[in-house]
Amino acid sequence: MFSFFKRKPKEEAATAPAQPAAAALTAAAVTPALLPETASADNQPVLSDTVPEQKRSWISRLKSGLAKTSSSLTTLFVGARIDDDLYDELEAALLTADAGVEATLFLLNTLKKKVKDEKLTEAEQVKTALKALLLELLTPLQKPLELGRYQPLVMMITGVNGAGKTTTIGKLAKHLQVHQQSVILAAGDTFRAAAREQLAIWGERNDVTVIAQESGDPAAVAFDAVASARARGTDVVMVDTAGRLPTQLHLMEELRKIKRVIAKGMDGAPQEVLLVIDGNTGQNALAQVRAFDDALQLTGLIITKLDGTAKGGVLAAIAKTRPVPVYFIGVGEQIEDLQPFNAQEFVDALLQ
Ligand SMILES: Nc1nc2c(ncn2[C@@H]2O[C@H](COP(=O)(O)OP(=O)(O)OP(=O)(O)O)[C@@H](O)[C@H]2O)c(=O)[nH]1
Repeated sequence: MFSFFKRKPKEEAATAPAQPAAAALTAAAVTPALLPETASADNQPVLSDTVPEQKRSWISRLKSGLAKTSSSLTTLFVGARIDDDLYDELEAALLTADAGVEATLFLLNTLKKKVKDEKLTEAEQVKTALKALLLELLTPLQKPLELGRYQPLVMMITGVNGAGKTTTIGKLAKHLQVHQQSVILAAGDTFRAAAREQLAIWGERNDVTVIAQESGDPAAVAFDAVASARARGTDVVMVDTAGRLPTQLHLMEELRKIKRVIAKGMDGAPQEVLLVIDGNTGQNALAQVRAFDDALQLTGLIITKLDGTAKGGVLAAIAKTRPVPVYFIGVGEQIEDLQPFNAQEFVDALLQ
């Protein structure tokens, strides 16, 4: 079971501001697939007939995104004998899939022990055992983003250039609208005037307020957005930030400043500090997680572009070395291509 967003208790939700008309825009297209399969205490029942079809389509996109890794992992078990050659090939396949040395060795050693302890004799059994191990490794990364805990919930979105921050913010804003959440965006990418304008146009089209300034101080933009959200009773503030490399220390310091200034506008905010990672960056993704987490104490990750040449193993590397929850994964440019991370679905796609 997974939950896109956990909802507020009903009484609180009733006091939330009215939602812009555009919220209906994509509801039919995305809502059912994103909601929990069974409702928890404070969730509303959400299943509809369209769920299985939409879910299937998401799973097939995820599978085709991870097809390369999946085929290299799966084929090595076909008709194989359980010997050193099999383990060597598996080691190479995991490393090629970006799982990194630490997670690869962990998986191999644990697998060998399991094969011995459980006296497995068939390659297919070893594959099943590997699948179970991967699931165990990745499950701690699965965590839904909860809404309604704060008013507003302030999310700061960070990442290197081109990781997919702005696109992801757009997709998330639409999902939030569908879930009756009002949204304000802070155009904190003040380096590129074009980025600010792009977000402003996007906001206008989608009935999302965008706070932007020409002054060029992203911290001030973020502060204004939080103040505005508090005054209007807006549910969620998303603060976009300019892309930067972890090695650009002054720019990393700027992120820390944005975070501090947001906290001046609201105690405890930002409650979510997210890093957007391009799934194609391989082991460099791990370095990004480490650096941004050290600087900002990340609360979550969003991994995009798992539809390209991405290999997917980087999630295992993250799980083993810096297990920051993965809230969402993206497999394309459409809104419904961004979905909550579900370890079981992911492992099923990785080892078919
Ligand atoms: N294939 C694919 N493309 C994606 C995905 N997510 C984002 N993109 C594309 O990646 C490109 C960069 O996305 P942006 O949202 O502009 O990235 P950014 O992190 O805001 O970039 P900067 O503003 O330069 O820091 C765009 O062309 C997006 O359409 C995805 O999941 N799959």
